[in-house]
Amino acid sequence: MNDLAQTLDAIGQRAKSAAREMARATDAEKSKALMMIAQHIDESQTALFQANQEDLDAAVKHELSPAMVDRLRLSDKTLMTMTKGLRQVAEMVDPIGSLGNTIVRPNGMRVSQMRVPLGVIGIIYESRPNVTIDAAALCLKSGNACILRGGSEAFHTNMALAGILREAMLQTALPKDAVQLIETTDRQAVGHLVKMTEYVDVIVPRGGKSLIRRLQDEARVPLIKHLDGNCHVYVDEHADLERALKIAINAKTYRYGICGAMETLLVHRRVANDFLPKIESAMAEHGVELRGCEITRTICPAMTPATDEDWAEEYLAPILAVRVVDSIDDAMEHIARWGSGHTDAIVTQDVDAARRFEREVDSSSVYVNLPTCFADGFEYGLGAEIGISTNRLHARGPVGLEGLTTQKWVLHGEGQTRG
Ligand SMILES: NC(=O)C1=CN([C@@H]2O[C@H](COP(=O)(O)OP(=O)(O)OC[C@H]3O[C@@H](n4cnc5c(N)ncnc54)[C@H](OP(=O)(O)O)[C@@H]3O)[C@@H](O)[C@H]2O)C=CC1
Ligand SMILES: N[C@@H](CCC(=O)OP(=O)(O)O)C(=O)O
Repeated sequence: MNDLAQTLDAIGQRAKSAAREMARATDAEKSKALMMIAQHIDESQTALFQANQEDLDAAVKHELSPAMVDRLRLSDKTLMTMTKGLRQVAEMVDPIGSLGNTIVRPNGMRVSQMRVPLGVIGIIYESRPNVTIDAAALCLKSGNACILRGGSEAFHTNMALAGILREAMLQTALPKDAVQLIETTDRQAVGHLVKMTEYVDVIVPRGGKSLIRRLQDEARVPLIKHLDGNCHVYVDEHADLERALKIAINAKTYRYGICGAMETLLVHRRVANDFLPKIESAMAEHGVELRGCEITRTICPAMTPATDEDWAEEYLAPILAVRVVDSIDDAMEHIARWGSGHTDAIVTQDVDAARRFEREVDSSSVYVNLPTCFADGFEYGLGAEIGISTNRLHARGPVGLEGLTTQKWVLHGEGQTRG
């Protein structure tokens, strides 16, 4: 076994033993720890900004795109959101140990289900430092231990955050190894982590195509995939077009780099003449490049022609594909063919069209008259999020505390025997 594998194994062993302690930690202990972490972040702002600056300088050198720099950057606002998230999660109801779905069987036996932690969760995520804190907060509150592997562009910021987490954890009743960061950018560590079935119960991969390919080949630990968001907004023939314009602009321009950003706009043919010139000039004001289908280009000839590659692309950039469709069926067909099952929206005033879209579009979140950029656990009231699960099993859509738990059966009796 090489040095890296040994280091990973040691992290796994420590996490496994921390997970057992975490499962019996009280709500008060867990909440206090989150408050302590928030306090340490508040007190370490200067050091955090310095570490982040190192990452930002490297990002400039490596010509990272503006959207990627945007998600890497720590600002007063992102730090405030992190600590607010920690305090909110601390105040949330602890799901662990609650008994539910109780029934009493004819023999008097009481059958219930108890919420329990998943155990050790490995999280592989992009270069977005707030994930380090959001993931730690949710894992701790839900009684889990976690092993974090952040994106390499955020290495210095994550190391600084890991130091803060360590310091804060030492002042709590929780095991310090309940949160551990993999302190290397070597991608071999990811390969090893996803095979550590002895120590890791589940892997949450947040990322794009390169990560997916590797996991498909190598992962042995079960995955809750948090993958790419090729999100659509469909402007129906019965849409309120002013509202549609507002929704489309927000879905595309709120933040170009997030997985909930709209990548393709679908427009019903009956409203295309009216709507497309409006969207063209609004997007031009935001500097968004539009790539249109043939019909779109008969109405807006200045647009770049779109190809199949555009329907498949998650730009994460100020580029938008636009396609005119003949019906809601065509829109849903397009989404089924090219979408990634993340988040898709319809804009319509027609209740029947809305119902059909809700029922028939098979994505982790389906919106009616809302922009796709709402794909976020905080916005859904979960306090924070591990990410947006694109998995069908266990947890789907924004994952908060409950998504990090499972249930076991608990039975109570008075000595009944099976006859
Ligand atoms: N559904 C969701 O909740 C989320 C989805 N995403 C998706 O992530 C993508 C954008 O993020 P991006 O930074 O490009 O994602 P990447 O997939 O490039 O990176 C994400 C993480 O995976 C690691 N990784 C990537 N490829 C490999 C590999 N071959 N072997 C080992 N580790 C690997 C990266 O490490 P390294 O730093 O070394 O590259 C990083 O830690 C988009 O598709 C976006 O939609 C992002 C966030 C949340
Ligand atoms: N759900 C979060 C962002 C999750 C996400 O997409 O992350 P990223 O791909 O790093 O921008 C939000 O909307 O702020």
